[in-house]
Amino acid sequence: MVYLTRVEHFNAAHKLYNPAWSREENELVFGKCANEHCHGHNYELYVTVKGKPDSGTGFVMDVKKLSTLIKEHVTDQLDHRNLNVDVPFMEGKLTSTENLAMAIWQQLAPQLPQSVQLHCIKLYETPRIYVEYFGE
Ligand SMILES: Nc1nc2c(c(=O)[nH]1)N=C([C@H](O)[C@H](O)COP(=O)(O)OP(=O)(O)OP(=O)(O)O)CN2
Repeated sequence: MVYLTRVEHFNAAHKLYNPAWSREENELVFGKCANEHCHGHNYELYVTVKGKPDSGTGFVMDVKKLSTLIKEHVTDQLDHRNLNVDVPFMEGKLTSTENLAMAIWQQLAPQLPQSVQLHCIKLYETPRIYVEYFGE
């Protein structure tokens, strides 16, 4: 099995805010990340698929096609958006890096060719904070 990774990026705004809680509770739990006017991140997205290289191309899959799928189904919907209000696939979800990584998996997995499997969504929220999701 060979693992192939494509890196993409997007910029987005969000706030960490649980609507079931009061503003005070949100500020207690999430601190400055609960600021009602939101804040922004330069997200770095690592998408890893796994499969066997094709005998004709030597590719697990064409990484340019993987990039196009990521852009079409994920990053075009996130880039320069507010994750709390603009993104249908994040509706009703808290916009933590964990939840965003899982939602990206749900968006992308059904779009991949049958010859590969999605292995990992690795999402950097900042250079010091990242999540890895393996689909379970
Ligand atoms: N488990 C999680 N914890 C936190 C998340 C998250 O998604 N999952 N997110 C945040 C905030 O979104 C916050 O904005 C993080 O940014 P920041 O404080 O700037 O992060 P850094 O630690 O990289 O910055 P420093 O300047 O080093 O503090 C918080 N927690």
